[in-house]
Amino acid sequence: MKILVLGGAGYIGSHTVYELIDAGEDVVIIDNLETGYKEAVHPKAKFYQGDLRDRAFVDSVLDQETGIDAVIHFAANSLVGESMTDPLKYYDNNLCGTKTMLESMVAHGIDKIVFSSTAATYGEPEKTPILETDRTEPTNTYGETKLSMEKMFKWVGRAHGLRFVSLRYFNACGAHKSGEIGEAHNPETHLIPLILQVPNGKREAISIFGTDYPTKDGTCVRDYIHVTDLAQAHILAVKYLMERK
Ligand SMILES: O=c1ccn([C@@H]2O[C@H](COP(=O)(O)OP(=O)(O)O[C@H]3O[C@H](CO)[C@H](O)[C@H](O)[C@H]3O)[C@@H](O)[C@H]2O)c(=O)[nH]1
Repeated sequence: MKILVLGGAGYIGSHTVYELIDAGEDVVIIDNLETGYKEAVHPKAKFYQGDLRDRAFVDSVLDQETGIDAVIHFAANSLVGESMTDPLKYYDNNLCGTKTMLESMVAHGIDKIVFSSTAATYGEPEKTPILETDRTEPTNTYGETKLSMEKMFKWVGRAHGLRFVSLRYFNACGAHKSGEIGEAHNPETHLIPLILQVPNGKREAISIFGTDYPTKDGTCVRDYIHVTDLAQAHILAVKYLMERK
C-alpha cells in the first residue's frame, strides 16, 4: 500500500509511520513541523514540509505522489487548555486544514481516510466505558473541532464517496521499542514526559492534579494506550477500508 500520513512527524504519527514501514508499506508524509520534529521522520518515508491550509502545496504533493491508497490524518493542534484560550487557532488549523486537504483528495480521486480523533468528542461521559454510540457533546474547542472534522468526512462521503474511520482514543503513552522516537512537546504539558523529566534531572518534581476523583487522594484518573498499539490500530483501520467496499 501507499499511505499518505498527515502529521507524520508528530508523536502518534511518527510511530504509525514506523509501523507502516516495518510492514513494508510506502509512506509519504506531510507535516508543517509546527509541533512535529524532522528527526522523528522515518528515513525511508518521503517527507514534504508544508501546511495543509495551503491548497497549492497540497495539490503539488498529490500531483507528484500518484497511487496513494489512503490517508491517515494526525495533523492538528491537540492541547485542550490552549484550545480554550485560543479557540480560533484550533478552528483555523484543524478545520481549515482538513477542508483544504479534502478538496485536494476529492480532486485527486483519493477516497479513504483514517482519522486520529479523540475521546474529547464525547465530553463528560454519562457512564463508562463510553460506547461509540454515546452522545457527543464536547466540553472544549479541541474536541469540538475534532467532532466537526468527523462530520466533514461524513458529508464529503455522502457527496463524493469518501470512506473514513475515526478513532476516538484517550491518552497515548510510551515510545518506539528501538528508542529512536518517543514523546516530546515544547513546551511540555503531557503527564508522562513531565514525569520522566524528574529522574532525568530536568525538573525537581511534578504535581498530579485533581482533588475529587475516586482515588485515595482525589488525584486524576486516566486510561492509557501504548502508542505502538495505537499505531497498529490505525493500520488495521486502513486495511478495513481497503478490504471492505
Ligand atoms: O503536570 C501535570 C500534567 C498533567 N496532569 C494531569 O495528567 C492527566 C493527563 O494530562 P495530559 O496533559 O498528559 O493529557 P490530556 O489528558 O490533557 O490530553 C490528552 O487527552 C485529550 C483528550 O481528552 C486529547 O486527546 C489530548 O490530545 C491528549 O494529549 C490530566 O488529568 C492532567 O490534568 C497532571 O496531573 N500534572
